Amino acid sequence: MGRARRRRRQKKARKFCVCDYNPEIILLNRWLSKNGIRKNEKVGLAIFDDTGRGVLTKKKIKPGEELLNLPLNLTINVTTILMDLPFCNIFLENQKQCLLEYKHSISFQSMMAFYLVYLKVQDVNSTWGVYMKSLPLEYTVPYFLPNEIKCFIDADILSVISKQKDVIDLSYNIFVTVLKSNISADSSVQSLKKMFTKSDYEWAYFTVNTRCVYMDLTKVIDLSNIGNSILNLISDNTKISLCPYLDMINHSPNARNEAQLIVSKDIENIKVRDLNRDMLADVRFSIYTKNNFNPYSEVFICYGDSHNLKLITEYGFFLPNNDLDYVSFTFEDVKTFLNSSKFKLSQEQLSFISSHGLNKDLYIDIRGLSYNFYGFLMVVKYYYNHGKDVSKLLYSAAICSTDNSLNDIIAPMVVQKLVTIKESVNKLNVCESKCVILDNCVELMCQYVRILENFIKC
Ligand SMILES: C[S@@+](CC[C@H](N)C(=O)[O-])C[C@H]1O[C@@H](n2cnc3c(N)ncnc32)[C@H](O)[C@@H]1O
Repeated sequence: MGRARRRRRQKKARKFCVCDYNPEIILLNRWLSKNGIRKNEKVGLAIFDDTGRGVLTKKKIKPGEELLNLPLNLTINVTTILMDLPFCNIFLENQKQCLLEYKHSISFQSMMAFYLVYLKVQDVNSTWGVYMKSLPLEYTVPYFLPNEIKCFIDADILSVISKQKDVIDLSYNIFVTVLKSNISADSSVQSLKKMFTKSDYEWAYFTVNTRCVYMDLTKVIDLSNIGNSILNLISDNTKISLCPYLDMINHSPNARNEAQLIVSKDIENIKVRDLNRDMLADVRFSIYTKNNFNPYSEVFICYGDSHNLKLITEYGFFLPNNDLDYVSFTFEDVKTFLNSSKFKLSQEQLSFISSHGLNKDLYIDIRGLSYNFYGFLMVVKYYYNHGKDVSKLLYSAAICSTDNSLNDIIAPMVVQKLVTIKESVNKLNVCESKCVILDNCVELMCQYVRILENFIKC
């Protein structure tokens, strides 16, 4: 191929539009530089046809290269919240004894979301104003689907939405109550009191959900000695952080990367009450890649091995040909089906199933039955077969599972599920309110159809 043709072909393959010259991104880059970011000079921001906004490299990146290095003070993490005294005073200057009343009642993700809303209502010229402006305005997670569409969405997706809703509602109500009884005179707290809405909180919750990275600061701050701090409110760990620019990098399951905290030796176990920005000025967070990235290609990191149900419901996107996808069946549903078939389960069989944990993780993926589902069906078929020892069979099933006759036991239930999903997909396909969220849900349901059809064929 001639050089000109090759260049033309490369040009055609470039499905992105550089956005480093957008006024908002210019401001962001300026702000990041001023605050000490060290960014691989080959990278910039771009909008990609398939993945949306992301990071582009203009030159080859090799394994071992650092992508980004941020001062800790340029990330939003547990220390940022603890050092923001007006924010902490929302809970501490209060008619209620918040630390007692809501002890261990709030997840750190919810607290981060509340903090984001507090930052959002502040002036654009405030410390985090430029960063706040760089965040997406909305998220494509099914949580935001209108109710009239939800009735045709797969039960597994609905179950995740329902759990998200419970967490969001519960924490939102606590924050509303706390704000009502707050007595702080601080102007940013006053603004938050006036402007705290459910929709802003939902936006913030999913900002944290879709953009946070894992950051373990337990060696830097002494979290065992939390005194009267708002850490008393937290029900889980505080190991997540929002990292400007790093949170612009999209996910690929094939990406390999590592992050590390770079701490000088004399910074260790700082007491919560002693925390200050100067002390943390030398702590940095660095991320490097273990991949090769070609010139003018998108740079990815891996958010963790994830099936599409998680990617769609937590991050709002779908990956085609994802081998990690599976269709799950509840123990109750399988039991009800078997009881209506010739394979009724005895009390003895049920006890055996439960005591061996075979009532959990019942699913079918592109390879067939999950180990537990296979073992469960062995109990169904061979428990009363005197020639076979079910415990031994289970042990051998862990090594090799080739008994295809087990599939036949549940085939009618699988066919029924397949029909139900297909009917829902047909209804969703004629829906007028088309959007990315709906497309992702339909993609996942079609993936479920492929998995179940493959199972029935085998
Ligand atoms: C950490 S942010 C990455 C930057 C983001 N694209 C932005 O514009 O700010 C994570 C979000 O990016 C999007 N995303 C990440 N990886 C993706 C992929 N492989 N395909 C499509 N969207 C992706 C999803 O919306 C996800 O919630």
